[in-house]
Amino acid sequence: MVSSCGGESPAPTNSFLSFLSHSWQSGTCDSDEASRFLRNYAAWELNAFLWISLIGITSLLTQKLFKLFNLWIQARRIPGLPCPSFYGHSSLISRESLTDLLSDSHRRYGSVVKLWLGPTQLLVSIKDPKLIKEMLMKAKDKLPLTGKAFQLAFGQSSLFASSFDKVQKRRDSLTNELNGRLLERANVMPTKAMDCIMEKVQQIMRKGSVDCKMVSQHMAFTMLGATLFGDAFLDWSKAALYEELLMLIAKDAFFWASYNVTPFWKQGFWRYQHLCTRLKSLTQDIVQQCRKNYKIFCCMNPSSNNQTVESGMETTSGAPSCSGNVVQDNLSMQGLNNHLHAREEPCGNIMGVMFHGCLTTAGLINNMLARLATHPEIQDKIHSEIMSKKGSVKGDQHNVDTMPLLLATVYESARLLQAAPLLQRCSPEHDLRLLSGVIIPAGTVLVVPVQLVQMDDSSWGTDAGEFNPYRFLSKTGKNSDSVQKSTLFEEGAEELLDHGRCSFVFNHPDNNAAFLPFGSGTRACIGQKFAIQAVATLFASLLEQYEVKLLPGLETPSTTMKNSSVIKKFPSPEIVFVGRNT
Ligand code: HEM
Repeated sequence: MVSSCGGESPAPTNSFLSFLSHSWQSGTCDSDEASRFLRNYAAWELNAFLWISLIGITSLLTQKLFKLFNLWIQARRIPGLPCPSFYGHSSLISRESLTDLLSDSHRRYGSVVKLWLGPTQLLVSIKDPKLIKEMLMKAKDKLPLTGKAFQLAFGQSSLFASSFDKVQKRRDSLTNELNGRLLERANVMPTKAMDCIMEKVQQIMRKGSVDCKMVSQHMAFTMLGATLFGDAFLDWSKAALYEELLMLIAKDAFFWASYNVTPFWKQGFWRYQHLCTRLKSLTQDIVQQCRKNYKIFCCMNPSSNNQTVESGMETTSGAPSCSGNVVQDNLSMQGLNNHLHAREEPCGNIMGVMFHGCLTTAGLINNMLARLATHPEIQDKIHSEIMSKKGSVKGDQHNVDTMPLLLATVYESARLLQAAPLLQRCSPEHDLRLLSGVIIPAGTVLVVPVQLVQMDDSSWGTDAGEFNPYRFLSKTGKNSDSVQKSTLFEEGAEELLDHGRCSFVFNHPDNNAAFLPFGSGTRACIGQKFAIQAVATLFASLLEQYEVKLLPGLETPSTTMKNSSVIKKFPSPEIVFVGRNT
């Protein structure tokens, strides 16, 4: 082919490089031909790009369509309410009614039921304890909403992300720290934190009464703050502000996370972000104080020796480490603090643990205070137990492991918590096959209606809705070596105990698949042991000195909380503390 400038046309490879080299070799380059070539070249590149995009998008859509068909086909085998419309049950579901809707659905269709939230969104609820246990072991990822709420409020966190891969490492190390060194140390709860709480109770006594929820929140905050940051937290002038900010953030965290697109255009969102930023700078402040305190403490402690500090914390170079119980406590706190204060997410984990730990522990303390105030007979028996085991101490605190009725009361209060109505998981990529033959298709939202499971007669007996700590106890006759299997409440245990004819054995609910206040499986709560021990220790000290009563004249809240198998809101009563020696 001859070109207009007398030379041969560019090589048919259409390659830009070969064109350039051809032009350079011939030394003649007509500007028309060059621009035509460039136009052709651009058109060719564009076509190639469009084809590749088209193929990519088509294969992506085909995959999605395939998944959707798989979802629709597999879902047909799962029983559940028929869909009222193409858009599913969404319009029927409000926050309050979801558990009622699931309760009704489980009654009619069995232990695994489906609900269509929309044409492409399937929710499957599981109520059978064995299936729940299996599902919670196999499905390792959580729904993105929780992770998003934590990320929006506190930044990156490797503890509360939805993907298991992201949290696994930090989960394991923190679990070791909490369940190992923290629980083995002399005092489960820092002694000074306990003193602060008792001081607060004295103040309340002088004032008269207090809202149960408020005082529980303060107790949980003091306990957890002192555990994470050490005694520096208790002297910190900004602690009250920190508590207030944490509670303000708690009110809105899930609301802002529920937007599919973060609502940058809303003023309320920026106000919320401002609160989060203030919380972060306060967290940095207390972390600094805590480190400074540690350094000063180590340098000042006369009983220190020259061992190297093991926990990997920042110490002044060559600073002597310390010995003794107090120091052991301090080391644990520093270790914990360092675990949470990782370089890649400087405050996200600390704030996340403070947030989750305070809210949940406060819920447990609140529930236990309210239940004891309405069950003075159980309170009296716990008091007798505490007094009879007074010699059994751990550090300078009560050894709650020797107090089965107290432990049983903490577990029973946890069982009747209203805080976590649903556990949630998802399996985005793979179908989940359960041993019973049920196949849950990929992309389904999996939920466990915790309240329904914990109020189920078949797991807990006919008094499942009642507050009965004795369900976690079984008896050992005084002359009997073996533990008798029958549970105390089945045999009028309270009478047996009153007459001192037998002693208690606490049956740990760990093996009970229907006990779910801390979740279960691969993503279960890692703070369970610590929370139970700390709350039990707190109540051992509290009930030794005080009686918890409802404010005189206040109507006793109904003890029966069962209504269509759902725990109805247990009101937060006004309570008083009455000194035992007055
Ligand atoms: C009474 C107190 C507490 C209750 C009732 C509670 C309850 C829960 C529940 C229900 C979950 C979700 C479990 C699941 O989905 O299977 C959870 C997760 C978690 N809890 Fe707690 N919790 C408490 C205290 C604490 C404390 C004190 C800490 C830490 C010091 C803690 C750390 C965590 C962490 C890190 C997770 C996330 C685990 C994950 O997503 O892999 N919790 N907790």
